[in-house]
Amino acid sequence: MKRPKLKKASKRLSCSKRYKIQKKVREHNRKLRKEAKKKGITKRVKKDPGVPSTAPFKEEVLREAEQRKLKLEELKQKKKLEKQQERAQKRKRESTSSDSNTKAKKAKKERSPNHPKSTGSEKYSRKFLCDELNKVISASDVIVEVLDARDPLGCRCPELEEAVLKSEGNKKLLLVLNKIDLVQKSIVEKWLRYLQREFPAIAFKSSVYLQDKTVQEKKKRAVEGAVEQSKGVDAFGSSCLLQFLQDYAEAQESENALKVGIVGFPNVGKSSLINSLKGIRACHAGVQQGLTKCTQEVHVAKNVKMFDSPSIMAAPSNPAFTLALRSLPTPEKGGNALDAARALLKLCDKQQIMLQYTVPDFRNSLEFLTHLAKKRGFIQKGGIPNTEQAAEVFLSNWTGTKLSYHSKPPDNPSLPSYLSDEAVTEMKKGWDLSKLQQGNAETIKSVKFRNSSSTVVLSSTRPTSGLLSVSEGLVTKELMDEEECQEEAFDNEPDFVHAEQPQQEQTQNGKEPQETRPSSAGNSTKVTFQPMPITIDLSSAQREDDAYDFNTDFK
Ligand SMILES: Nc1nc2c(ncn2[C@@H]2O[C@H](COP(=O)(O)OP(=O)(O)OP(=O)(O)O)[C@@H](O)[C@H]2O)c(=O)[nH]1
Repeated sequence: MKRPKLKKASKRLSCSKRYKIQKKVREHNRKLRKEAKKKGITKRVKKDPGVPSTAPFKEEVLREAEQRKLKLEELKQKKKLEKQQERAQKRKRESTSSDSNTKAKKAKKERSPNHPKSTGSEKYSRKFLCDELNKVISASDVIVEVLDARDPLGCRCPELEEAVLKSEGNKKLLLVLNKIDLVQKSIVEKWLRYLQREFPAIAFKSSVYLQDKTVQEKKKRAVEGAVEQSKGVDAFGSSCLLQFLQDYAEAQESENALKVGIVGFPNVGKSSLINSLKGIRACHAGVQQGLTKCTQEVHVAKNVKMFDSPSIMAAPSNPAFTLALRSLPTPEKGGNALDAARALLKLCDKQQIMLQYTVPDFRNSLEFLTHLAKKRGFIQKGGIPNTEQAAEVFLSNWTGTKLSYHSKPPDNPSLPSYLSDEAVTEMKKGWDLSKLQQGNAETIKSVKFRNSSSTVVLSSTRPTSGLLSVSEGLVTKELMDEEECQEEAFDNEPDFVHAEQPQQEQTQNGKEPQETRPSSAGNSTKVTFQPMPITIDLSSAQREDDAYDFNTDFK
């Protein structure tokens, strides 16, 4: 019978092989010892024999040795600390010298005439922005007022329109209904009809993925056809608007190019509109409000050049919800996100907000923001929901590009006080309006609109009064007044109201709105935004800790 194989190989060796290995090991050890001897390293560290027990002063000797050891240890620690301090000082010295270097460089840069902040904080002051806007209005032949299709009436500025109508040189005013992709088709059509009673109005959807020239050229070289994509296939209404302007320019028979000023409130898409017409990212566009600080000239066609202007500044006298949507972010307004969110929530239907943000039922804005903060993971230290951050995100959704909301045009439209029938006919003269209608119809046909289920209805809007010419002192005073007004208003208003019970009446363009505020102050519920007090009962935990007996329990 065949024997089964052993699993492990035997370690048995022939004697000759074993001796050979032993010899090799010995030789190797000898070699190592020799080398160590050469280097002066003695192999064995003499073992401390200790104090013999028979020694008469054994205890004293041991104590002395212990003290010596401690002293050495202290000395070592001291040296270590000194070294650490020295290193920290050195680092500090280095950082201060580099700081002063960068400061000097910065100061030098700021002193240079080409630097944009050369005149310090004055450069982008409110007055400067107003002056820039006025320059654009006076330099342009045609003023294009860009309106956010989600709230066109709220994006109209009566002061600007009046200034254009009163200005010399037969200036024309056009209305561009931008961001039409964020609302429903029927709403766009209604608004176009409403706006066209006063001025020529164009439906538009800007391209939001345009790249600058260098990126485009790189892509062009890399991938065939990439330019077509980046050139903004998702811009609609651009050919209609450009043709409309070119036709007007040709009709003027002027040697100079037609100058078109693009104006509007923050984030309505002024820069994006120019970029869409130009086909590249010529102007700085982004979600941040007030990105455009200076006027920028862009040639969009041979006979048409456009001016991208800084945003119109909303007057502080506007109601809180208007300021929440249309005012530029300023450091003094940074902390008002909660108030702004509250003002906006008052104009919306609670159910729609719950659906849009997928949050449970809430009683007031603070509760909503708490839900939102929890949902988005905006949690502060100690597990407190960061409602301020939630409010900022909520606001940026409304001014940005994602949230779909809409307002409805007034039921009984009438011309604003500054606009007469003659002015309307004058404004429509010289334009090929039938071509415009055709272009608008084509744009509406090709844009992918939002459906009614995914949108929020803004119950009430009104034109936003803007600042066209101000002195700095006046603005500061107005700002202070506005802050006081807002504080008073918030103190007297209930926190959250259903859209079914609108707070403000629908107003007609240009007319002063009659806000129906809650009459009785007694009904008002004052909400103070404070972190929720969380009481952690430590006493029981402490009691448990105290009850734990280490000697008996830990075994
Ligand atoms: N969905 C969508 N988003 C748009 C449209 N037009 C512009 N946007 C977005 O809106 C945001 C604001 O656009 P901008 O062109 O910077 O607006 P602006 O009016 O120049 O802004 P300011 O710099 O404040 O003057 C950007 O994030 C754009 O991508 C549009 O038609 N549809």
